[in-house]
Amino acid sequence: LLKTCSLHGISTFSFQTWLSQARQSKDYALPNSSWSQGMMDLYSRFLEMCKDGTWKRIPSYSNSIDHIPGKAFWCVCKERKETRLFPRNMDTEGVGFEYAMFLNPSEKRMVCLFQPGPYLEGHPGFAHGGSTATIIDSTIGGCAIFVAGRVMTANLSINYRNPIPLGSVVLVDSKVDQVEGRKVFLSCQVRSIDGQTLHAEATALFIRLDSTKSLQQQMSSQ
Ligand SMILES: CCCCCCCCCCCC(=O)SCCNC(=O)CCNC(=O)[C@H](O)C(C)(C)COP(=O)(O)OP(=O)(O)OC[C@H]1O[C@@H](n2cnc3c(N)ncnc32)[C@H](O)[C@@H]1OP(=O)(O)O
Repeated sequence: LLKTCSLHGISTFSFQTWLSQARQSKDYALPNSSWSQGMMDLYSRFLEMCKDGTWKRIPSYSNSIDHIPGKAFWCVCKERKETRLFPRNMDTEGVGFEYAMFLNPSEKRMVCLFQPGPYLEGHPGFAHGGSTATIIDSTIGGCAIFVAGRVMTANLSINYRNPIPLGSVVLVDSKVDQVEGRKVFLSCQVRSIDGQTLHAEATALFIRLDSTKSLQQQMSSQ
C-alpha cells in the first residue's frame, strides 16, 4: 500500500499518519458472528491470497476520513465530526452492510465480499437496488482512490441482472480499465460466490480532483 500511495503522489508521511490514526479506530472488515459460512470461506480464500503479497486486505472504519490515505488533503473541516461512512452506518452486526475488501494493486482491481442484511430489503427477501449501487460505488471508488488518488464519482451506470437474496454472499469485482488524463474509467461485476449468477454489472467514470484546488474550493465553486 505504501508503494501504491507513493506511486500516486500521496506522500509516505501522510500515509503513515493515516495508518497510525486509522489503527486507533475499530476495523469492521473483520469476521463477526453474523458472517455466514460462505462469507467466512470466501474471506479465508482471499486472506490466503494475501500471503504472497498479490492481494491486500483493506481495513474498514466507520468514519470515512479514516479510509483516505493523505486525508489531510481531503479534509474540508479541520475537526473530526460525528459522521459515518454510509455503508458503516448501522451498529448492529449483520443487519446492514457486511463487507470486506481486498485490493490487487498490480491488476488495479478491488473486490468486495458482500453479505446484505435484512435492513437492506427492497423487494421482499431481496437487497434494495440502492444498497447494491452503494456497495458497487464504494468498491469501485476504493479501487479508483488507491489507483488514482483523489477522485469523485462522476457517472455510475448499473444493469441489474438478477436480484440478490438477503443474507446471501456475493463478490463485487471491480477494476480500472483506463485512465485518460483526469478521467478514470472502471467496470464491475457482482456475482454469486460460485460465479454462476450475474447479479449486476456496472461501468463508472471517476474524475481525479484538480490538484491545484483544495476539495473545499472545488465544493464551493459549484
Ligand atoms: C478504500 C476503501 C474504502 C472506500 C472509501 C470510500 C469510497 C467512497 C466512494 C464514494 C464515491 C462517491 O459517492 S462520490 C459522491 C458522488 N459524486 C459527487 O458528488 C460528484 C459531484 N460532481 C463533482 O463534484 C464534479 O462534477 C466532478 C468533481 C466529478 C468533476 O468536476 P471538475 O473537477 O470541475 O471537472 P470537469 O472539468 O467538470 O470535468 C473534467 C472532465 O471530465 C468530464 N466529465 C465530468 N463529469 C462527467 C460525467 N458525469 N460524464 C462524462 N464526462 C464527465 C468533463 O467533460 C471533462 O472532460 P474533458 O473536457 O476534460 O474531456
